[in-house]
Amino acid sequence: MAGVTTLSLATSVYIAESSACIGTGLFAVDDLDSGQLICRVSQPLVTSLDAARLVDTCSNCYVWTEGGSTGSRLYVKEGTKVQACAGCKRFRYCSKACQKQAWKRGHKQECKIFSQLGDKKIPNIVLACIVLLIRMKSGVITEQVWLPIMELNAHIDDFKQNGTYDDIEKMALGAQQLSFSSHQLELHIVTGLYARILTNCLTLITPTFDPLGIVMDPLLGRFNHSCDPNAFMVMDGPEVSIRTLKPIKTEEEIYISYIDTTNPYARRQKELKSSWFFTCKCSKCEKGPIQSEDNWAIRAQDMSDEWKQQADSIIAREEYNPGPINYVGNSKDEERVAALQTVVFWMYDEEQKVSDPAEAIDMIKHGMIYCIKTGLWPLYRQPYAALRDDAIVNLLSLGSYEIAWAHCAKRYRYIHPRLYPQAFHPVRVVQTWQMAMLALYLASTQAMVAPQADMALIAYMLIMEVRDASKSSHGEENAFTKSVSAKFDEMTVEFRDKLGAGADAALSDEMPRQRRLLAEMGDRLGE
Ligand SMILES: C[S@@+](CC[C@H](N)C(=O)[O-])C[C@H]1O[C@@H](n2cnc3c(N)ncnc32)[C@H](O)[C@@H]1O
Repeated sequence: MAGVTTLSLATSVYIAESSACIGTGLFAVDDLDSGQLICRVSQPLVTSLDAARLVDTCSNCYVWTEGGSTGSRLYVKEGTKVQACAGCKRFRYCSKACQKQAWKRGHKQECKIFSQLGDKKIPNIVLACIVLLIRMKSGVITEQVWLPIMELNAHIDDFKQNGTYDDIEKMALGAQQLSFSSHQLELHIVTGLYARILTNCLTLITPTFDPLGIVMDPLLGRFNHSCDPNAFMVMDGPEVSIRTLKPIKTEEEIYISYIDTTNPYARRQKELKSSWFFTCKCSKCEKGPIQSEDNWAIRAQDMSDEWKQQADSIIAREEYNPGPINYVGNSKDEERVAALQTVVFWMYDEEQKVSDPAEAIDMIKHGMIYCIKTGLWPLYRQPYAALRDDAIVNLLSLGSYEIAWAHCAKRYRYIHPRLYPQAFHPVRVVQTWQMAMLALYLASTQAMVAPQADMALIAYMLIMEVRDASKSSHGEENAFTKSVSAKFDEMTVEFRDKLGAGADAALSDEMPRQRRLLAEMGDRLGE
């Protein structure tokens, strides 16, 4: 599919009323196996970068020139830089070719208007709204494209009910004024457009899931949500691919997930209700809070007296309000567990706002200590697992590679199989890749990570695993898959050069032992 998407271009899916969800959904035209491509949108209708990414990301191919941990973004060419458009100075491009493409696609109509806005900070949804309004006004977007956008649910009554409609109208007014479109479109239409972008857009991500901005497209905005999805999205620049997580039958509805489905039931429900205005009745939610995400390591009544007292002192605080999001049960002990959970999720939210890695690590440690000392949290229960993910990122920023490695090994052994059972689950694949890159780095430093551990071979085994899984998670054509394969081939050559003729047999002989050592490293941190 090239150029602007119109719904008629997608031949592997069709739109129909959803029996399980509000409005319409997308359904499979054919039987599909797991790990297969369902459909691909090569150029979504509009993509808008976060303000922080406008300065270091190409506004055409979305290559992010900064960020990401060392070596984990091999798919970005070394030395890639972006340069601002000489006209508007707002959008940047990594090459003349990218600038030309963006110009042809619509920047030609937008550049002058954006140049008048100077360096005014514009939120990404307002920016997307402005771009759509200018393109509509100048005829770049035809009726044929405009109508499917306006068919999407705007949830105006829901916004009125939750008290945010006035804010939405204000943002829409801003977009209307900044795009000089008040003569063409009345405010209520622009407000409807803004509301539609807000509830139907997706996060623009790199192939390794770094968030860059938003994507709005009438086809992509049709996928409904399930906490037990049968599909997922991966991106590669502006290209969005929808792939199967499970086999899908002809005429079956395709579901992606809008949220982190590893969270407990009450949290998922609250998030979906407040951002998308529905009560999820997916196959998982239908069963209630009895799934693996809701497990505690011990029963509430078996918590130690010390922690029961600690929970009572939290409950006694004037500002304490666990809300339905932390509901655990009605007994006194379950209320105590809810209080502790409230605190740990609060710590998690707070550490995420901190930009200094050392400060973040302190807060993460505090949160993890709660999870460990209460004895309540299994390794995979949130936000314990998410705190560990953030610990790894921050430890890497601080250069604490060996501790980061120990956390990676634990996550790999105990958390991945539980939270992401499919070996090709995209989150599992990307995290394993980052772990492989860390192993490679540790191999280069000759660090003694564990007696007899051969970090180069461990890295090679992990890369092999990612190479196989990424064909299903990202697809053979994705830049990530290609760079993983290239890295694997490069290492194969290096091993053969080093070990000579019997290299392949020697590596195969040694791998089971290194696999055992890797598993043991998952136990070295205690909890
Ligand atoms: C991105 S849109 C999906 C397309 C939408 N069904 C439509 O007809 O335009 C998101 C909206 O779809 C509905 N929706 C998505 N998943 C749902 C689900 N699991 N149950 C009920 N409604 C759902 C909600 O109204 C939500 O705000």
